[in-house]
Amino acid sequence: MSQSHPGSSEVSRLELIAQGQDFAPVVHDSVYQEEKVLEIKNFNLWYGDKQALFNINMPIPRGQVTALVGPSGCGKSTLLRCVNRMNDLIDTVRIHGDIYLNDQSICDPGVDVIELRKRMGMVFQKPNPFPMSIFENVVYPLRIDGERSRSVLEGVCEHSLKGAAIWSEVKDRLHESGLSLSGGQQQRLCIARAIASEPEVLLLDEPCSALDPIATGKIEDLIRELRGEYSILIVTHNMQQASRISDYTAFMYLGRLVEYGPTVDMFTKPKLSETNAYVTGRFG
Ligand SMILES: Nc1ncnc2c1ncn2[C@@H]1O[C@H](COP(=O)(O)OP(=O)(O)OP(=O)(O)O)[C@@H](O)[C@H]1O
Repeated sequence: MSQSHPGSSEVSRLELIAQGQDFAPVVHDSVYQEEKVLEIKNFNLWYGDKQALFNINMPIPRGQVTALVGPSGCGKSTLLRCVNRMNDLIDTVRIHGDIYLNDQSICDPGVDVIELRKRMGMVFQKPNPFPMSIFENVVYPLRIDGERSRSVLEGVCEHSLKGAAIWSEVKDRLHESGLSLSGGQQQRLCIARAIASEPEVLLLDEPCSALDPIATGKIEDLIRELRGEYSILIVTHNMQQASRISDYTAFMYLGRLVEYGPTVDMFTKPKLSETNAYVTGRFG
């Protein structure tokens, strides 16, 4: 383990986890009162022989922002990637358990993964626009679905760029390369591409980690605006960011869920001292 540890008064449960002992996470009652869009159930994952996720049980509320936080290597990105079956691309991965989208299994071998990924827009740490025009970047998901109507494509392009709060900055240069934009603009372009296929869930894997504070502020404003229309699951290292933009926060440690509750409670009156130590920066 590379992370530093909290003081001895906070260490007990985390030590038990580090020793591989079973641990019952603390999930606040209000999590269960929300309507759920996703449900992660008894979910375990191995990379080869190494177990990276241990019996994760988490409902994810619909139309809200849920932040996954925890020290480096605790499994946040692994869990996020399971939600759109990106881990299928890694040969050594083995899972046990399931994840449900609107009560339907996404792990079932019969699931059409391409269709699933259309329902789960994903945005990565580093903006990854395609080497094509801004317009073509946004309408890419429709193009691969065979959409040819210019008016449909133009309508979706404008709607998605407006939704990603970048329309006014690019509306006169739609045919310039997406790579000509600044890093923050590229990330909003990627969000526009993610919402062009009208997903139900947006998965954001540290979407601001490569951005400066001003670009970060714009993405955070955007996440707040998209809340409600989309259910958002975001991985972040930045505790201030989690407290600013999320409705719910899940604290993970060494592949296990430790505490999960409303963000305001997780940051002001968490039930576990370990959570308090982490969110206040005393370890991690
Ligand atoms: N492709 C892979 N093959 C083998 N092990 C992996 C792979 N990806 C991740 N792991 C391991 O799984 C564990 C969880 O990694 P993961 O990247 O999900 O954590 P994280 O919490 O997102 O970390 P970070 O905050 O540093 O991005 C780590 O021990 C990591 O080394």
